Amino acid sequence: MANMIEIRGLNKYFGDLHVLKDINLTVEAGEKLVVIGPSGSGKSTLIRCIDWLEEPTTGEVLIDGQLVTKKNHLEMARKYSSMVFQQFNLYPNMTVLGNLTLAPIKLQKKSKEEATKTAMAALERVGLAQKAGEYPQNLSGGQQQRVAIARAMCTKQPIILFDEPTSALDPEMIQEVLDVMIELAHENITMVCVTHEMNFAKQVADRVIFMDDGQILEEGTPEHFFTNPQNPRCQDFLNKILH
Ligand SMILES: Nc1ncnc2c1ncn2[C@@H]1O[C@H](COP(=O)(O)OP(=O)(O)OP(=O)(O)O)[C@@H](O)[C@H]1O
Repeated sequence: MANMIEIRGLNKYFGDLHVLKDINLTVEAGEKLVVIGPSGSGKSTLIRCIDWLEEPTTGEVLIDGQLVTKKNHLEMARKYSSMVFQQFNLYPNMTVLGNLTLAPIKLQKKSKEEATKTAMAALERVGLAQKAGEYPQNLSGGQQQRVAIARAMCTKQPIILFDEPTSALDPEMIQEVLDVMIELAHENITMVCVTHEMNFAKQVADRVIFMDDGQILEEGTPEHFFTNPQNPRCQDFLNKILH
């Protein structure tokens, strides 16, 4: 399988704070990667560096074999990756349908008809076709996040990055969002998910990585990762979160 994402010697500083420490990581095309770790360990920063929402301080990010640079990062992100955020980040003054068709029409130059057709198909898949004309504020958190995922599906980019997509949700809404993500995982897209949902990781991940203090300390298939982690900090973290 070809590498869809390749990260080489990535370091990120915020001022004096060294948040990512020489990260090397490859993600294959179509792979489902789950990133776990304690708060502040650098998980969000790592996935934000993939699409240059954060600019790496040093090191390289390659997407589909092409180096992402200061010059091409917007174009690369537009072509390759969308992000699902913890706080949904829907445009409040646009309907659900407007949120879904905006990027395809404005950035990808799709016709309104085509964008609408794609958007309605995506809404159908997340079970929200009947909400196309609603404004985000009239939806529950779970519904808003399902809209945000549908929005990521509409642009048909090969990579979707998820930054703790269920962390802002009430407990009863978490599963409805996870179900949409589980369904999406059957597709040949590359998914990188920062999450604390270990059952999701077990069910969906091809590989799980554990980060602490800006480093990847453990990685493996869910079978290996959850039953036989070698790194003591990863063992402690799993003990806390699983028991
Ligand atoms: N824009 C920023 N400016 C300054 N410091 C930042 C910025 N973004 C993140 N940090 C700091 O970088 C460190 C890593 O943050 P990051 O959000 O990547 O961690 P995380 O593992 O995703 O944590 P959480 O699970 O709490 O979201 C933290 O100490 C955080 O305070």
